[in-house]
Amino acid sequence: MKKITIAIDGFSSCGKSTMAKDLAREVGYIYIDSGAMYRAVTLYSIENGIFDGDVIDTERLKKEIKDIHISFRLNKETGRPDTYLNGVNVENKIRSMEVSSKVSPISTLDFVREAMVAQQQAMGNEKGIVMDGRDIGTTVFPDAELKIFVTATPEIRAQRRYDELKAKGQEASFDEILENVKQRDYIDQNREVSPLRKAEDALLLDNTDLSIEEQKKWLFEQFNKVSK
Ligand SMILES: Nc1ncnc2c1ncn2[C@@H]1O[C@H](COP(=O)(O)OP(=O)(O)O)[C@@H](O)[C@H]1O
Ligand SMILES: Nc1ccn([C@@H]2O[C@H](COP(=O)(O)OP(=O)(O)O)[C@@H](O)[C@H]2O)c(=O)n1
Repeated sequence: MKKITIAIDGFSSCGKSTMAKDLAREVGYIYIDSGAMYRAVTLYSIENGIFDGDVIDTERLKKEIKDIHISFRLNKETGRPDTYLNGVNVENKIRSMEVSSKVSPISTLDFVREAMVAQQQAMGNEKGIVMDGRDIGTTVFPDAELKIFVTATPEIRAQRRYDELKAKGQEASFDEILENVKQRDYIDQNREVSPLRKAEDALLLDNTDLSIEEQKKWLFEQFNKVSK
């Protein structure tokens, strides 16, 4: 079976990484969560005083972007990759509401995107990769053999994220999450560089009424059609 590249894009919190991780694990592909990379840059910016409230010191971040090293290592307990920022495991920290509320403005910056896209393309140059994000099918891997664009209603997406945070024992407010999901969708769709949009050749999946199992089955079917 030939190795292919799989790009999964779409709106915030709709289940992209859940299905991408499951597929990658079962077919032995590398899985890369590109959103985790933008979240890691955001965490670095918060921890290093690059934010003054909501204002970003872009000149400083531009100078320091070369010092931000992001990598992924398999967590043997969860069987899934954890995100490392300059050698430190930040998997939990990058999922906080503070990072969620600041990540989309960071992701509008052209020099941040340039640095992340270069790393993502290098990770995928041997194919056999599933990457999820916002611009994977349009910018990172425009030649990907399988492109999926996922969507669901904002309320369902916020509920899924809320349930996830609650299950982890984290404080969460449904209204705050819904607001964040809508705000990020707006910024992601309206930024100048690589805005979130469906690639023309991407398959659309609205998973509002699908279970995790159903969407996984659907994705496997698409994979089997293309990778023969
Ligand atoms: N079809 C689904 N039905 C219910 N919950 C789902 C579904 N797909 C994913 N989830 C859950 O929704 C949350 C967000 O999914 P995730 O894969 O992190 O989304 P994304 O990568 O698009 O942000 C997770 O807690 C996940 O377990
Ligand atoms: N390829 C990507 C991936 C994420 N992002 C940005 O990073 C944010 C967080 O991405 P994510 O995939 O972790 O978001 P969730 O949907 O998982 O909450 C998005 O809202 C985008 O602003 C991006 O600009 N390009």
